[in-house]
Amino acid sequence: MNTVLRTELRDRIAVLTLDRPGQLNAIGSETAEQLKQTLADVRDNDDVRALVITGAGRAFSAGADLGEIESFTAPGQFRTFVGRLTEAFALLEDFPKPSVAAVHGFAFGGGLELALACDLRVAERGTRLGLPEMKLGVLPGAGGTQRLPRLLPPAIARQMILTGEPIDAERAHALGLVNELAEPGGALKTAEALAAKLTAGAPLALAAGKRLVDYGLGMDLEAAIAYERETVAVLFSTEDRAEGLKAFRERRPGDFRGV
Ligand SMILES: CCCCCCCCCCCCC/C=C/C(=O)SCCNC(=O)CCNC(=O)[C@H](O)C(C)(C)COP(=O)(O)OP(=O)(O)OC[C@H]1O[C@@H](n2cnc3c(N)ncnc32)[C@H](O)[C@@H]1OP(=O)(O)O
Repeated sequence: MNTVLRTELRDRIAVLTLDRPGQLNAIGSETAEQLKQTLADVRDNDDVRALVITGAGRAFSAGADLGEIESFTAPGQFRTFVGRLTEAFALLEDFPKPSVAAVHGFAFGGGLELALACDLRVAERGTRLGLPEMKLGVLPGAGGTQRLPRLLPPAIARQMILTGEPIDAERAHALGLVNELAEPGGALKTAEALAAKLTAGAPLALAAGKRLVDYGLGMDLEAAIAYERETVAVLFSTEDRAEGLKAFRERRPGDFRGV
């Protein structure tokens, strides 16, 4: 199998690089399978506290691999393909360690859908982010019609999906889809700096914080607050909670072990 997703571990961050620059990091079945395998590999690695996902070459990703899609001869192949992408992106979204997408050039279609499955997004000025599937006669099929309206004002998400027109990173940042803007060439460095802040957190609290925000958005407020209360009560009994207070008294960063 070709390596289409490279992984480097540095400073408690796993940097995943989409590595098909000749095809603008188009995302195919191989990419989905390698993303799933990489997540399985780093899940129980305590030396990895956060993920950064970036793209080699001049783009983050131009989307699902149109070459692979054009090779399909039966609708079932298409459904399997979309299933592979949606499964991989769901694993990333539910992953117990936070992820940051470092976006530059283009994040189109499945490429933007991958970035939407990350917890946070950094984009270089001038980057274009869009869901152009409407121009191909179809719709986003890897979560875009559902995740984008949860991250952008629904009217803006609707316009992007129905026109297939992208927005630039500056507007995406102003609207809250992009957490931090980077200067040209600076997306990865900015994303790693943001990820470094995440690695300072307590692993159990990071995982619980992701779940509370993600699941709570779909819950009744009263039930979600009860969920938050129970989660915090469990965290109170962890060694990391004791370490956090001890570190505060000793005026030093917490050394959290995930227990
Ligand atoms: C025919 C199939 C119909 C169905 C369509 C897809 C249905 C999908 C259903 C659901 C699947 C899961 C959900 C995701 C869906 C998608 O992501 S669909 C794809 C969405 N993306 C796009 O439509 C973007 C396509 N690319 C472009 O518009 C342009 O490449 C660009 C990004 C604007 C950059 O243009 P430019 O700088 O001029 O570079 P190019 O010369 O066009 O491209 C450079 C090389 O990269 C190859 N490439 C680009 N995009 C893809 C891609 N998505 N898949 C595969 N390869 C891609 C391009 O072919 C060039 O390669 P060479 O020709 O070998 O140089």
